[in-house]
Amino acid sequence: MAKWLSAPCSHSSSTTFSSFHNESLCCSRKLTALTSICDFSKWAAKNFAKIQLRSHFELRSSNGHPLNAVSLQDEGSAANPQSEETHFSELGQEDSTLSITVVGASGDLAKKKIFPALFALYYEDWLPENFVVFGYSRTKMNDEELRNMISRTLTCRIDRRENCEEKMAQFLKRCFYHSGQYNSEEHFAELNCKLKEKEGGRLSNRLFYLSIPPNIFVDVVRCASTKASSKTGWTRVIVEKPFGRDAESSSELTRCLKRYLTEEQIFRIDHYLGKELVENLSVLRFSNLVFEPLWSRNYIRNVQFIFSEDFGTEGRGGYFDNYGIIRDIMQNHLLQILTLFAMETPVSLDAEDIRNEKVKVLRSMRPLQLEDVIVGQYKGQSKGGKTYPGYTDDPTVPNSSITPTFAAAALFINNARWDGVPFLMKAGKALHTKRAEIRVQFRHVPGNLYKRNFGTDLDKATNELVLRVQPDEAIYLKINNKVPGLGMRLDRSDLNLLYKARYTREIPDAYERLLLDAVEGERRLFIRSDELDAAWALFTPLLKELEERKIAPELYPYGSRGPVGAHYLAAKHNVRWGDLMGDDSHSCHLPLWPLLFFLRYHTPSLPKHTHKNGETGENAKFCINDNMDVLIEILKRLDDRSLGVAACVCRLWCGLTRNDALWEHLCFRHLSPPPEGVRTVVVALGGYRRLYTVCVKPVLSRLGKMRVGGGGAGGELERRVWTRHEVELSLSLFCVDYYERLLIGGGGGGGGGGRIGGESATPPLPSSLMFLCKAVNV
Ligand SMILES: NC(=O)C1=CN([C@@H]2O[C@H](COP(=O)(O)OP(=O)(O)OC[C@H]3O[C@@H](n4cnc5c(N)ncnc54)[C@H](OP(=O)(O)O)[C@@H]3O)[C@@H](O)[C@H]2O)C=CC1
Ligand SMILES: O=C1O[C@H](COP(=O)(O)O)[C@@H](O)[C@H](O)[C@H]1O
Repeated sequence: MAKWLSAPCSHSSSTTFSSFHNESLCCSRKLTALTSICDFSKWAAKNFAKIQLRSHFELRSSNGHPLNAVSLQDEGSAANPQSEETHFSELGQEDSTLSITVVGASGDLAKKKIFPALFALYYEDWLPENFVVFGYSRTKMNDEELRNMISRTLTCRIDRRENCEEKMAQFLKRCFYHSGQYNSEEHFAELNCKLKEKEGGRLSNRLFYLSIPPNIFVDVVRCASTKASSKTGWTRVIVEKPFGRDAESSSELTRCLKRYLTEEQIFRIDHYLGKELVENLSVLRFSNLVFEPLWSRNYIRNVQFIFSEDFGTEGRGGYFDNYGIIRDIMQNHLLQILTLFAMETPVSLDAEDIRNEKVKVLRSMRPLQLEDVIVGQYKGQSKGGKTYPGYTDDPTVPNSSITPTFAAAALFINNARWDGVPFLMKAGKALHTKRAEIRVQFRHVPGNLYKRNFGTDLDKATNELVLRVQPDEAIYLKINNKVPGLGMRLDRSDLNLLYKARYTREIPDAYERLLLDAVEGERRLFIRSDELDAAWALFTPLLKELEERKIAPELYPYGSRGPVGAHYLAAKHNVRWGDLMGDDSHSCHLPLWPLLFFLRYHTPSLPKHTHKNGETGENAKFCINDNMDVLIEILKRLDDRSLGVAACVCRLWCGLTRNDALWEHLCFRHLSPPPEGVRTVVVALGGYRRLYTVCVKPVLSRLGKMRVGGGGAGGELERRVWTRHEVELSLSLFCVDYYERLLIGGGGGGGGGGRIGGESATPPLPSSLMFLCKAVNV
């Protein structure tokens, strides 16, 4: 802990603290309140008039600002809402100034995100008339050099390119630099002088953005608050994550920050909260009658939060190795989205009301258990003549590092709304794709009239709502519909709101929205300290256990779909990852049998796990054979060959793989709709296993080959939908096969005895009448 905060807050003198409180807190609080009220009343008056004029419905945010909601019918303004927006420059703020100081200006985040976001706000006229931007870091630079540095990363919005150069030059003229140490009050006092000079005696509002490593947060806050806070307006500080490494270090950080700042001055940023689709989550839920009534355990089977990046920790290995993917993505970004997803309806859109509800969700959650988490780490991979480095190939990462770059977890909310619903999270670096999405899988339709049209895999027929946060922002709902025509075939379709097709306007970067909110004092999208505590309380025991027990991550190749353990974890909770299933998927190709073997023979010791036979403690092992339901779920997803291999593993598996229900599933897995009322006949004639081996497989592969143009008998053939004729042919052949065996003297009557019986130790012989297949083909 002491290591984590290199400057524990006890370090600073109480004189400084009290002087700041005397000087800044008292005056600045009152003045902040006064100026905010004053600025806001002008702002609100203007906006309110405009909104009323346009007869739009009004949503108010926590500081009372209308949220500029527009009627859904108002297509014109949705396409170009900017024409009606009120911007800061219109607000007549000539008597006040805004100074934004980016601390750590020479760093990656500042260059990549913060300066470009500030420019975008300026470009769109969101910043007040009098503003300056200061860069502060140790690197020696003058104003001109800072301008050169940031000009390389500034881009113009696509819809108003014409005056871009001019706007950029104007923006850069407002950018200045001060070089200094992060723990030097003297250097911050110098910065204060420069700020004052630019402010020219006007009422000053100051925003500090801490874009620096966390071990210097407190130093900077101490120096900035004592030497460079505003004496006349507000002073706010945006703090970047990580907010500690665990519950203890996080609360220590909060305690230290609060020695110099009030909670209202601290803006803990989680940039995922600024993403358009995450903002839209609440709108979708609370302003559409069709969703909110379904938003509970009664209709939702599971919810998935998926984050993946198709690149590794390139360049950030040093930072990452100390944190890992759970702290980097799950404990903050994904958990924040989860709370917004699961919270009850807040009393209002006020920040405190929303954050109260989020905290309630977090406090209702079950702390994460080790058995509900799997971790992975990417390893090097050579593909198409290119070599991709493994995580530990990064020179800033120790060779023996077991820091997870991938994790999947199952979380549960123990409240009336969500009891028993698995909330699955999955986050990973160096995977096959870059995406972030929320997937809501609904329950099966009870007593579904169209059940027979779906095949035996009802999961594939359930509704799924997907909010694709990035890339290509979209909200789509998977539904079942009838294929047009005289028959009754059902199809899966998407009701799709693809943002780029619906809105011509570019979606602002999350940092733009969050910076603007901080300037406006809107706290809705920032994390309150009790929220942070509750989030850490959930993850800290797990993180400690992973580290203390040195749980080795499962290795996965760079660019792959991640460790197979994630599928096992999902299967354990009766869930299938939506991104790897059905239309979006390649699930047929998932190599599940290695997973089974892994689980059978190599499952690591899981501490404090209670074995089914009562054994507990260090040596208790998770054993797939004690979890028959999971085992069967996995077996159901295997192809025929893998089932054959699995049958050789042990008696239990051998018995399970003979289960006719598995073969029934395999026979009709790719059939839509499955044949009706054939079960009794098939069972009487020898069972599904025989049906599959003797008829289905040969018919499928022969006709499949013809149809697909000679393609091999691999997944391509297996995945295509069968036709009714193929099924009928298989069933007819099965009858022929039965009678042939009966006549030839196999001695098998109904019920599948003798040669015909499904339980025979010898594999079923192909019927001599299978030549019919060939005849049909000809
Ligand atoms: N980069 C990203 O994509 C993201 C970053 N973050 C967080 O934002 C913050 C800034 O990130 P990023 O810009 O990548 O960080 P950097 O490592 O680039 O650090 C920013 C600046 O801080 C100074 N600095 C770096 N290391 C030290 C040190 N040990 N002691 C004192 N000063 C140091 C350097 O400036 P100088 O030497 O000139 O003083 C550097 O330019 C971090 O807290 C990070 O966790 C969060 C989300 C994403
Ligand atoms: O906070 C972080 O987020 C980025 C991903 O952000 P995105 O907006 O590009 O999706 C991630 O790369 C980084 O590791 C993490 O610290």
